[in-house]
Amino acid sequence: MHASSPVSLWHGVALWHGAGNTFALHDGLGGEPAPNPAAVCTETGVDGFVALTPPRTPGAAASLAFFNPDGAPADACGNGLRCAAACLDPHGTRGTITFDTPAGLRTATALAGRGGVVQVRVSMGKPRFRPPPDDPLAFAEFLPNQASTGDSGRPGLGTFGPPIRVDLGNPHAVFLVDEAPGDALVGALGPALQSHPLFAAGGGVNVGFAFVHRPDAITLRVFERGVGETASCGSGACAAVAAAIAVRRCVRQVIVAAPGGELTVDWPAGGEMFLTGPAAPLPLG
Ligand SMILES: N[C@@H](CCC[C@H](N)C(=O)O)C(=O)O
Repeated sequence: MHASSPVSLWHGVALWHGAGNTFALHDGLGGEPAPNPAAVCTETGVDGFVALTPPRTPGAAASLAFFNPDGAPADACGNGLRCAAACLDPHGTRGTITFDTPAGLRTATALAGRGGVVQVRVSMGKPRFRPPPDDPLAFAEFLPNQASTGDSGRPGLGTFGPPIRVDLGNPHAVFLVDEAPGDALVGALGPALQSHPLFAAGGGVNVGFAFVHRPDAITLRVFERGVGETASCGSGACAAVAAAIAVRRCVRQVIVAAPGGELTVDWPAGGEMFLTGPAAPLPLG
């Protein structure tokens, strides 16, 4: 890596995590060819692959490409973006740097934190809200009894409405649920919806389960496209907050607690969303 950080190197890639969301980062800033993303993810067991290449935009630090463990590209990845920034600025001395990403230019600011863990704040673009799936009959098979009772009709799954579809460069479907999301809910709806034909045109969808327990606090679990459930998902955290703000359940700055740790999302009115949280090298072995 061009960074002078204590990164964990595995066959030329550095292994990082952002709030428990794990990545292999390949430094191709000098033109080095990237290894096969799916093979690296399989070997290392990480949640995604981030390729750094020379920037297209003058003044930018790098171009980033994001890949899921199945090898499919993703246009956005909040935690991968944060890890790439921490890798290039491990001591938080560069101020705000800019990245080319498939979803557009993104800024990142690393700040040295306690215990050598860097906190990174990145811009995530403006969320775009999508209409509900245009085939409610097909979709309803995942929400039995919704129309009549408002209840999932399945023991242990709780009560929730149809998902709110939010695009952060990558697609998300967010269920606002009435209790902390449990294994039964995530295990039942996550895989089914993620690969549902209604989302096939977009290459699948990331499925979030968000419990708003205070206007400034959400508990979130995400079943990611191309991965399965991850300990954290940065774009998923932004999607959950955007959805909760849209239905007036949250204020404009929210702490999102995922199994892997906490992220802060803020969305100034009319502007881009921002994602802040820790990024650190993964211990080897
Ligand atoms: N974990 C990432 C999202 C990675 C991409 C996602 N699986 C997709 O296919 O869109 C994040 O932190 O945003």
